Amino acid sequence: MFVFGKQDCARSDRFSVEASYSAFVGTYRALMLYHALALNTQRRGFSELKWTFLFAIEVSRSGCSLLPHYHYWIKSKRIVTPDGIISGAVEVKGKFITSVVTENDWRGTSKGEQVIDYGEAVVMPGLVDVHAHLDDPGRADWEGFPSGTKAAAAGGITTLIDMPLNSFPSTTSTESLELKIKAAEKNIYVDVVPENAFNSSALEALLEAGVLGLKSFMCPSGINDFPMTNANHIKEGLLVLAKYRRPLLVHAEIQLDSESHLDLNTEDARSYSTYLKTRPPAWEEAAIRELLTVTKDTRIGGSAEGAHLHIVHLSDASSSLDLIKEAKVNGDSLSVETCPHYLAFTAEEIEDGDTRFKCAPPIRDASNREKLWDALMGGHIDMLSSDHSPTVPELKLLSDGNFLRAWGGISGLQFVLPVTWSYGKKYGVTLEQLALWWSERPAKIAGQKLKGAIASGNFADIVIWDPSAEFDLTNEYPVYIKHPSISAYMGRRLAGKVFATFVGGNLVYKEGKHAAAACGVQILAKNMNKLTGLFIKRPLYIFRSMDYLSKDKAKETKFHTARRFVVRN
Ligand SMILES: NC(=O)NC(NC(N)=O)C(=O)[O-]
Ligand SMILES: [Zn+2]
Ligand SMILES: [Zn+2]
Repeated sequence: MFVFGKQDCARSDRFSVEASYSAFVGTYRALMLYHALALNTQRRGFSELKWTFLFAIEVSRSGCSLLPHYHYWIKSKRIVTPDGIISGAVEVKGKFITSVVTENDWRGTSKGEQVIDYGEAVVMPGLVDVHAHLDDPGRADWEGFPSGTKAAAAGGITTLIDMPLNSFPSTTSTESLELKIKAAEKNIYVDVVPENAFNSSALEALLEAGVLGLKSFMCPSGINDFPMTNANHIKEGLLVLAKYRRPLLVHAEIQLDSESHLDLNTEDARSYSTYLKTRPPAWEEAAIRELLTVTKDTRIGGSAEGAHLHIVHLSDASSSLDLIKEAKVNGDSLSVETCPHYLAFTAEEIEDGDTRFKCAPPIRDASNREKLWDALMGGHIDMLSSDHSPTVPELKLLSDGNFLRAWGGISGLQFVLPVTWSYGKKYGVTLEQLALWWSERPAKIAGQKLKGAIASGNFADIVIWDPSAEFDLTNEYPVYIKHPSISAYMGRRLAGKVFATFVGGNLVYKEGKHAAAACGVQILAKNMNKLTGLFIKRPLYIFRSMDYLSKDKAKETKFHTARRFVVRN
């Protein structure tokens, strides 16, 4: 077990590291083979048409894509780019975007190039979900890589960071990382990240093995082999992370004895308000207050300069958020996410016994939800994540309805885009904001410079969707998560239908159909060069601070591309 500093005897402490698995192992292989073929044919004076033909054969054999074209254009009247929404076309060659042009500048196609015209449908960068639990290996009956990444693809998510828990074992060592890598091989339809360690050398070993970040809990995680950390451990951990310039993701709740005032024997365990009382906002506030005693080390000139701390799934939009704002102003390298379920639902509407809505921290009241929207729209919450944390229906205790004993976690990976859009409409959410919260900023946290924006040179990770298409999440709706019955979103009417999802140029999902093969590439720091096919001289930095993304500067920085992104150090 990894212990930062002295072990607090009351708490056994552990860090989790998040490695970045990326999508599409098979795609990568197919492309390499194609590149080899292309090189040969080029030498022999073959035309692009013939390359395209060879590529088509290879792609249809590999089953990685529903579209057997090497060189194609995606046309639309609404392409969300870092420079605004344009009517035009995105050129894709192999796994990269090679140009983005407005309608006026488009010269049409030459021989061998294909055009897919999506008309009015929105073309947006694929979503990067920085927080999902796919539970593989060990608890694949809860979700697993195949169904989880199929659901991601169907929801327009092209890269996801897989949490080091609730797989079994938790990803806490290079050995367990190997198990995770094996489990994901040929089983992922989108990109992923995991990790954890027992001591500082194990932590470093994991970072050396290529994990792209760490994760820790400041309260019990509900998973026995994933114990919690306190601020001392986090302080030590940040020092190690600073060397690698990788982030720490923290579940910020500290167990206070507030529930000791509650007599859980007399309270109704089926009542949502009972559960709410057991995890008050003060838990989040206390954790964040402690965290901020160490995030000051991440400031320029601080002992942990280069490390970055990211607070996951913020629910309390009052005191906790005020503390975060203040720390950002002070120069701490700090960012925060919230999740669609906190933006969509309110405590008032959760019926007693409906444990589909149980998660931690809990969904709070309507006034808190309003404040969360204000903070998101105002630039104080940096990004969104799914925190997809499913289990088997038996552990959700759906028939019993006991909120105190049911598994905590919302299941909704496939629906995050339509949920954000549907519930955000009344607040005036724009397509550019969706791209910022779901793609651009998460790509930076994940250290993915060539993802998160529709820009020339980036991976062709793209979602095509129709914001006006409405649908009902009935039992007939094609849902790919393993246990739709536990999803809090079932039964809702949503707007924003995903038509197609491209990952690295492969059409992996189209209108209810997935590519035959799971061709996801696992992204680890050590294989990022392979992934891009480029030689990256400098390590992939995370940005030093996200404070420049706050309200004042949001406008000017809103559309800076992954390419133009420079680390402030
Ligand atoms: N073990 C978990 O997956 N926990 C998760 N559960 C939630 N959010 O209810 C989490 O992210 O904390
Ligand atoms: Zn959590
Ligand atoms: Zn989580």
